[in-house]
Amino acid sequence: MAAFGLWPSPSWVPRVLSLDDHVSYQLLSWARLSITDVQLSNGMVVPSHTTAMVNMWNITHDSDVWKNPLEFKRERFMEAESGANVDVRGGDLRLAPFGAGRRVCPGKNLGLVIVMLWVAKLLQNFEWVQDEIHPVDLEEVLKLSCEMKNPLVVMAIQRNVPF
Ligand code: HEM
Repeated sequence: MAAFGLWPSPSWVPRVLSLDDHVSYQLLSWARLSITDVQLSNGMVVPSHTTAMVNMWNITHDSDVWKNPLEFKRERFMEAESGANVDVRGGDLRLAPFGAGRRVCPGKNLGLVIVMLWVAKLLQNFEWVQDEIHPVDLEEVLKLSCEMKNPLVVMAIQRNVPF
């Protein structure tokens, strides 16, 4: 299956998960079903009819790929700050929020512009002030997706511009 061949590091090679693997702590992202036996470069064979899931959490927290992966650091994506130039549309498996390959999300461009528009509108129309009692806490918890462990509490003060 093509998706296996694309994974660049042996530590990401899929394996059979057991209950001891604490799967709930790992974000298993998009899935693929092998339609034939697939021989991996490390000698493992993925049998036909295996559902394999990409462990996107592991990839995005791999220190071989990302410098200080546990740090919240927006500059890591800015070329001007010597950050990585990542194609999030599926062309770069270091970060593939929309999946990759022939089943990549067909709504990815719509998703990207809508999220950018929402964020821009929220910043344009409100000043965001953190709550002194509940300061911003970037600790994460993995549920269906990666969520804030402690929900964000902020004051949104309307700016003097039409929404
Ligand atoms: C930020 C927004 C979005 C994210 C993060 C996202 C993420 C994803 C991911 C990870 C997949 C699985 C891809 C794969 O298996 O390789 C997917 C599939 C899909 N997405 Fe999205 N998506 C988003 C927005 C949208 C929008 C706006 C639409 C439609 C208007 C959409 C429609 C679909 C469809 C139909 C599939 C299934 C594609 C297939 O299996 O062939 N998505 N999406």
